[in-house]
Amino acid sequence: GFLFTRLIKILHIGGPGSGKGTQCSRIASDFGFSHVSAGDLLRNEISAGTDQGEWILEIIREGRIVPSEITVELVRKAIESSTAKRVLIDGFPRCEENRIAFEKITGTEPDLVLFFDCPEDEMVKRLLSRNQGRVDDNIETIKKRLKVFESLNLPVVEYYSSRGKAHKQDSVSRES
Ligand SMILES: Nc1ncnc2c1ncn2[C@@H]1O[C@H](COP(=O)(O)OP(=O)(O)O)[C@@H](O)[C@H]1O
Ligand SMILES: O=c1ccn([C@@H]2O[C@H](COP(=O)(O)OP(=O)(O)O)[C@@H](O)[C@H]2O)c(=O)[nH]1
Repeated sequence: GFLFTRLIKILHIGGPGSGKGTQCSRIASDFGFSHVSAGDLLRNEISAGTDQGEWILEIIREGRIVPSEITVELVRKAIESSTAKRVLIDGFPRCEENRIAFEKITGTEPDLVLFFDCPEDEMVKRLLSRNQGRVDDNIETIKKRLKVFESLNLPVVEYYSSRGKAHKQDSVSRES
């Protein structure tokens, strides 16, 4: 509780390939935020080769959302082990259930939510040319991720909009 109330927390939400990771890295280095990417934390688990990692790999391969118990813990630990007073959380929460679980464990709401708005065809184009060897950057999985984003992640943005916390940004033409 106490640690999280003291921190400035910004969430960065956007569709797959909208450019969250790219912008978050820049914001983090320009403004001294620690950058916590939920997807990177999950991929670290996969690289560690544990049973849990194998299970996470299957979920990511199918474009589904990893259960809150796992991501909330990974995100919480990453925040607790960082020394920065400001944290930028990239690609989380992914659904209302994630959001509720995270707010419950931290006892706080984010200070600000950035929503990266990007047309679907642009996201698909970017994902197909990302070239990071990701198991989920193929057209079948991309279609599933886009559906999951629309049905489960957008409601989180709507929730924060209704609380006056979400700020929409155009994520096209920001490459500079
Ligand atoms: N503004 C932009 N214009 C064109 N390409 C971009 C832009 N931002 C990011 N990209 C590229 O698109 C791909 C997806 O970006 P990334 O930051 O990994 O997205 P996300 O974290 O939202 O999945 C990457 O290959 C990245 O280099
Ligand atoms: O909080 C999270 C973040 C990511 N993921 C999984 O990790 C994948 C990749 O997410 P990431 O944010 O790394 O990339 P993006 O989909 O935005 O390109 C998602 O499709 C999900 O399967 C998840 O389950 N929960």
